[in-house]
Amino acid sequence: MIAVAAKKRLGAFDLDAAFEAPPGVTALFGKSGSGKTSLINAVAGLMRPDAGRIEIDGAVLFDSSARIDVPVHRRRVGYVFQDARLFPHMNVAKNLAYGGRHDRDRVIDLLGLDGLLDRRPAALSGGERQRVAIGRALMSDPRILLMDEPLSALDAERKSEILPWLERLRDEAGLPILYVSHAASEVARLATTVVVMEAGGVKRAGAVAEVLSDPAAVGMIGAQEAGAVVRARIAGLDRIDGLTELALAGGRIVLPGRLGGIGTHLRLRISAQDVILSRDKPQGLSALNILSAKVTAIDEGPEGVAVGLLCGADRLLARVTRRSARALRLEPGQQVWAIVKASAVAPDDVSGAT
Ligand SMILES: Nc1ncnc2c1ncn2[C@@H]1O[C@H](COP(=O)(O)OP(=O)(O)OP(=O)(O)O)[C@@H](O)[C@H]1O
Repeated sequence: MIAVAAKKRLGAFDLDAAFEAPPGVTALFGKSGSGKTSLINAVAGLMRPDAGRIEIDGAVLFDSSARIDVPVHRRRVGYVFQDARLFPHMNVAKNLAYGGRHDRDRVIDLLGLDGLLDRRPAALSGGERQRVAIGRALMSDPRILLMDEPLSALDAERKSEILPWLERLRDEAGLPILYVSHAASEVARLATTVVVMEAGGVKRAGAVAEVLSDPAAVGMIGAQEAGAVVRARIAGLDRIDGLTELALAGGRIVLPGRLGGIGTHLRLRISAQDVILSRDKPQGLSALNILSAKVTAIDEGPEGVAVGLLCGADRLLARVTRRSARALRLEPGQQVWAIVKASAVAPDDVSGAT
């Protein structure tokens, strides 16, 4: 359990943010300048709040009213920056040892660093460097891992390469991770909890599936980036056409590509702009990817209308134009049909379920 509350005046900028989060990855999400880095710096002890309280798994690191301010080196926080910041003249083994010796073998195994130990940072890819930086942080035996946009300096290919390692870290390392990002796809894939920041404050905080499927959050996340996260199970594979059939709570959808073995559970991001709505059951289309849904909420923004849907127990999000919203006469409680575009899901939007 993490509980963070921090107030700080930084020049003309006012940070006044508070949130609580259960175990797992907590994503601090928001536009540039919203205060994400300032907030994790407060957790790290690199920035001293004017007032506030920071508690990680029962350990109070800062409490202005009780005059507690644990010094940085005693906070036991691991910090991973955008750039790996490894020592260029040391090989990976020495870079790791600089962090500490805690659980060395397990950390090497967890991050797949075994084959890299003799190499210097210059001979590593950007993704490998970040894995070493994470390993170095873990070897200091931190109580929390702080990651400030750890993928933002990587190209798309390196990002795809490192994402499964971050999932493994989330699922196996057993420590809370505070993860700064302004990419909704990363948040959808990795986060357990999302804290949406705007102008120094917390606009919204909650479970990832809840926040990302909320039409009212679309304006904060960005219309292009908005999309719900659902859990799915692989129910069938079409080897000839290279398709995967997924069972969601509210029906079945078929997606291109082989997404895993039958029975595998996945976490899947379905972009709002890839969900089409219809009042009547579509005719002439195959029954695939058509889900019966109930409208739960509608939010009209400058870029169109966001519609929250309940399909079985899954929450989906659709984006329609104002004109379609009028034509569909959308209102909460209404039954509609949600059509998920079969080509919609990018490879990085699929991951192991947690
Ligand atoms: N020491 C400081 N003095 C004055 N202003 C500051 C100071 N530190 C940060 N700020 C301002 O506070 C605001 C929030 O900065 P912060 O780096 O926390 O945002 P962010 O959400 O992490 O942004 P980014 O995604 O660009 O890293 C910015 O407007 C920044 O200029």
